[in-house]
Amino acid sequence: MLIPSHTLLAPDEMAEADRRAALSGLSSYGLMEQAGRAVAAEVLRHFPVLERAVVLCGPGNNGGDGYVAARVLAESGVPVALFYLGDPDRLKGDAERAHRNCKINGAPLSAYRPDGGKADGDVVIDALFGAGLARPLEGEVKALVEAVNEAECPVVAVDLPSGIDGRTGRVMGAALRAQHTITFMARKPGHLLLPGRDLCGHVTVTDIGIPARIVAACAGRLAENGPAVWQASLPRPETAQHKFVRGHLMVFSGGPSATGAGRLSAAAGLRTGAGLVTIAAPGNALSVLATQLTAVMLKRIDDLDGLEGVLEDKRLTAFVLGPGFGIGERARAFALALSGRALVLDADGISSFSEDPQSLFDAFRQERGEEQGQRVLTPHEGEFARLFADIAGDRSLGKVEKARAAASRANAVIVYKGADTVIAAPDGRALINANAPPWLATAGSGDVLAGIIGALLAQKMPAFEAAAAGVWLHGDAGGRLGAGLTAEDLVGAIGPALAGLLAG
Ligand SMILES: NC(=O)C1=CN([C@@H]2O[C@H](COP(=O)(O)OP(=O)(O)OC[C@H]3O[C@@H](n4cnc5c(N)ncnc54)[C@H](O)[C@@H]3O)[C@@H](O)[C@H]2O)[C@@H](O)CC1
Ligand SMILES: [K+]
Repeated sequence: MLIPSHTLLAPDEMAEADRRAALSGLSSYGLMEQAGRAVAAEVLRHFPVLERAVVLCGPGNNGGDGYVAARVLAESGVPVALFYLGDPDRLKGDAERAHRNCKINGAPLSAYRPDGGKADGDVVIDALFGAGLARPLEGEVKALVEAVNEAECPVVAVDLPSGIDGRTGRVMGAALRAQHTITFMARKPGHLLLPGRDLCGHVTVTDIGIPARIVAACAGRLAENGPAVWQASLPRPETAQHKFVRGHLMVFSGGPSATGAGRLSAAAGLRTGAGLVTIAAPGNALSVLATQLTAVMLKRIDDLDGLEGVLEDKRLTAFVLGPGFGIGERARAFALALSGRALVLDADGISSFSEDPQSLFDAFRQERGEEQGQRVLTPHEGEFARLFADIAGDRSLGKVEKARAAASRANAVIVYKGADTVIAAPDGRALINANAPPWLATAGSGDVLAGIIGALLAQKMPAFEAAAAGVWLHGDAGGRLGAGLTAEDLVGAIGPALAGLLAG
């Protein structure tokens, strides 16, 4: 049994895996030896001619890994300088044993003056804190972390760069900026969530011998977003299929001066394989839209009565409401009318509920119709705070926990957007997306994402999988284009991204 590469273990789950490994008869010191040796090997691989390895050892087992690495590096002929935090004579358990076996005379952390910024400077092995970081860095250790960053020494971090919270990816007081991070058995959420991801550099996962079945049993309901999670439910067009079988997506446009966003969503929906896509628009926007559309159809809907008439057509399989729609009573009425259908509520559709989010959640709680539960909310950070002010402001929660709490409250799948988008379902499943290039943050990008997810919903992909696949496809399309991309380019790149997936 292999550990799937999208597995993520929160620090407490990793500790549980460690505990169960020990119970199953594995030596925990043996795991530490494996970890420390792997760190030494990684250092030698990346810095084969290093002048001096500076190993910074903390007061826990992360420090223990550091003592093993220091010993192994010294045995292989590398000059090693060792600096410790706290009194090494007070180390306990495996870390005490690792320290005892390491015959290098160290010095207190305060004695270290980082020597970086040149080819023959120090390579720092950061074994101060890993999974056990419990509070913000302060005092001498904070000052040292800042000095090492300032000196631009190359840093190889053990498990996590010290100062990164493995659960949330947050910087606790200060954090080292690593070139390489070596972690064990599986990555932690903090390797993917920002700013942690940026501070980890290149991450290597090493198998130190905890059986995969134990890791799998300890892993929770969080993973990295990727095809392995949702490939099985991705709609696959078949030759004999009629276009109606591939669903009918309806996208709501704003008024005459706000049709672009809806058009982007609709175009993205068509590219993502919805059999039919219709833009619904108020009468005064029809002539503007008519000159801009070819394959996408157009339908006049002015008010709630008009919408209710259209909703009787059950061949409409999904809806996108929000892009360019305008904030206000009309958006609220439309969203509530659509709350029992497969719906992507985005942008203005979300912001319209900032005064009374509960009215939306109550509507989402009423189950009706066969598409029940197929709702996706796609807030960016500002919109998230408008709907879930208390959750957004809770400093004890990381982005994953915030998205989960929001999904549970709203009874909808939440796509909490950003460079580290988190997708969460009301039942607790959650994914962190990491394939989005920075240039994806461009005008209209969110409209394209809403259309992609809408099209997947229209093809009957379940909401959580549709949202996750949509976010991934959007990132993949962006990655194919590179710097300077526009939202229109993104629409064009959906085809190749989808083709890549279907071929895989
Ligand atoms: N879980 C596993 O299966 C394995 C874990 N290993 C290592 O063990 C590490 C976890 O070890 P621990 O749980 O001992 O935790 P750490 O070694 O990460 O840190 C805990 C120690 O740091 C202190 N501390 C926490 N925050 C501090 C702060 N802000 N300022 C000053 N002191 C602070 C704590 O009081 C405690 O003494 C992992 O990151 C990994 O490197 C490896 O040895 C291999 C096996
Ligand atoms: K570390």
